[in-house]
Amino acid sequence: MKIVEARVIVTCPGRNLVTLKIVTDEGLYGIGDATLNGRELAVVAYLEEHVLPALIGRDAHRIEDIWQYLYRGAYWRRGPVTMTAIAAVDVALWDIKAKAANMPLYQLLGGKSRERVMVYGHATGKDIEGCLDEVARHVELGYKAVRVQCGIPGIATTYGVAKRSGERYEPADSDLPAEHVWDTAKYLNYVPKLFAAVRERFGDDLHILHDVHHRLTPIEAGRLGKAVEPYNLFWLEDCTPAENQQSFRLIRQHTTTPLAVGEVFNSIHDCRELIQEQLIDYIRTTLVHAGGITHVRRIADFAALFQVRTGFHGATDLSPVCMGAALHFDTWVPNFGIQEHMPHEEHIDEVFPHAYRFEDGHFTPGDAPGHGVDIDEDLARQYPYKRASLPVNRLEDGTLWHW
Ligand SMILES: O=C(O)C(=O)C[C@H](O)[C@H](O)CO
Ligand SMILES: [Mg+2]
Repeated sequence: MKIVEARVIVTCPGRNLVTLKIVTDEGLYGIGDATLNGRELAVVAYLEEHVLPALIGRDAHRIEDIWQYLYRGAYWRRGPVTMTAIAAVDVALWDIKAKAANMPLYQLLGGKSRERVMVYGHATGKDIEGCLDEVARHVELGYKAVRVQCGIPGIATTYGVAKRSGERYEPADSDLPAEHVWDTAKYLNYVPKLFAAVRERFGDDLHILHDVHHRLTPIEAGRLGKAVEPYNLFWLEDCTPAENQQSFRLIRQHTTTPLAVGEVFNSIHDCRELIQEQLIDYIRTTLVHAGGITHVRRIADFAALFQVRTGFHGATDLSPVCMGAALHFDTWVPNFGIQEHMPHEEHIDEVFPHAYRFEDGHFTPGDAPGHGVDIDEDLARQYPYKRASLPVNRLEDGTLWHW
């Protein structure tokens, strides 16, 4: 089955999303997500100039060989742009293979390890009260797990908190990066009160998650993890930047709060020590940014050896194509932990009709052949690309900080 055409579709039905479509001489096609938030056109250029011309004429069934060709053959290995481009090709080819077999993708991966996939939703509020109302709304919708984030008194802006209650927050919310302000001391003094309030109102059964967005030093992360142990978090995410994987040893020495890391990783080498030394509990690296199913399967299998479970990234900047493929992966992967879920806007769902369904705090991927997500190209064309950037973060004295 030969690849006869490969094209990139950029659309902005509320936010920028990049999709790769690969067409074969048998009329089957597959699609893959190629969205790298705030750097979308870098991946488009990489695909159009360096990858797609080399795909034409290749056998669409040779997924592994094509993966190795794109990874080893580039000479310049790894990095988010390269690995997102490879992921788009890989997921589109798995979609084609599963369609050719007339099977839902999870069957090709090895079949179901579970009936449904638990997801966590996002509750955000300007303050603790506002956040609690949003947790209540999520519980009513059926969520069994909720990520909680709230504004911090004395800090004017907090990333990851919606502008109005009941709305989603948008990670890339301005043309050029907005400037946020950060104060670690204020955050550390306040945020444990949020978890105390959630436990007090919702009891012990609700799974609570929290994202620190890389803002603490390792010893501060240890302090936070220890302080929140009474509230039994499902996980504390990205508590410190993870380029230095060894820094997590220090955090582990101080707390038993489970740790999740990896949404910005793009390779097994980014998380090898974290996993091998059991410095984390959940690996968040997902299909679109880490070379697709072929590579993330290696990460998940490696993680399984050390009892590290998956907890894939699933913010709205990962398109429904990634969500659909991830849900098939989650249905199969033996060491599944949880899946992030931020609902896409209605216009996005219209552009990407999909087979996956939400019920009672869980998703099922559906039984359509392939990953079950399609793209309406005519509709996609009605929403042209619009530059949008993620914010930057500064301390009150102006120092540029992590986020
Ligand atoms: O969903 C999360 O956990 C995030 O941290 C969201 C990220 O900031 C967002 O996807 C960046 O593009
Ligand atoms: Mg995160």
